[in-house]
Amino acid sequence: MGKIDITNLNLFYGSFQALININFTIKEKGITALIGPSGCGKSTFLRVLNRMNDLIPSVKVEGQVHMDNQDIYDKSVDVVELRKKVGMVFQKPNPFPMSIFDNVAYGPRIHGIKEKKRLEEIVERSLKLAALWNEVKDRLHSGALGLSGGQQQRLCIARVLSVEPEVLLMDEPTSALDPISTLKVEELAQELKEKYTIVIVTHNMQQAARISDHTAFFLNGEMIEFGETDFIFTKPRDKRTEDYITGRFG
Ligand SMILES: Nc1ncnc2c1ncn2[C@@H]1O[C@H](COP(=O)(O)OP(=O)(O)OP(=O)(O)O)[C@@H](O)[C@H]1O
Repeated sequence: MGKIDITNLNLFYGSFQALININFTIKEKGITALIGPSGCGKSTFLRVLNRMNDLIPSVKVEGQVHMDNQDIYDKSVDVVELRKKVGMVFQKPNPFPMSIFDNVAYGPRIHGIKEKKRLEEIVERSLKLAALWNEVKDRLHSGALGLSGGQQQRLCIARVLSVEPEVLLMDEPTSALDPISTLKVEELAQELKEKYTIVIVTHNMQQAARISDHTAFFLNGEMIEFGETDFIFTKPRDKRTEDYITGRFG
């Protein structure tokens, strides 16, 4: 049993099948990278894990996704609680147009925390976890949109961490960032993986090889190969994986 067990997962957008019979297990803690050419279903798969696809009317999901032994598609599941447990960071940093403090306090406030001192503690802890505290501690009440792109992305990570998730989904979190900010976010992911289960979509093969423990290769809606990252990048079993990682397509 892993943190997340995916069994016979199929996903349809109307009559188009975007995910085809996916089976694999994501272990607790560590980083799992999802790689594959554009349009192969990586983001769709990521959104399955916190039921973000529920927001798209034509979507139909079949199969099971168990997290901590509970089927997250069961009718009894509270989706708001699920999304607290499974946080998501997107490609483009998307801070709210409010102060740095209020961005991080937003989630805890929604979940009922009102006491100022408690919120201050949460904001400090989350910004420290996101390796942003030192850069912003003197300007917590300035607008978040005044931060650099890389700082904004780490703020978005702090915002997710503020509600104490267990799983972090990252959809190409560095593709809009410069190389130095990318490195910072990669280093941060390396630290966070000790405490959190991280699933990251990346187009950057070097990034997958650098930071992930496990890699899943997707192609045309199928998960072709899954295994330890070192293995996938040195001795892939499937010819299609080899062709992709050696740059023959994609
Ligand atoms: N809301 C939607 N409605 C209909 N089809 C969709 C929708 N979202 C994605 N698709 C289709 O599902 C397939 C998988 O898309 P998805 O975005 O998951 O791929 P991806 O591997 O993440 O691609 P990229 O690397 O370009 O982000 C594509 O054919 C895409 O056109």
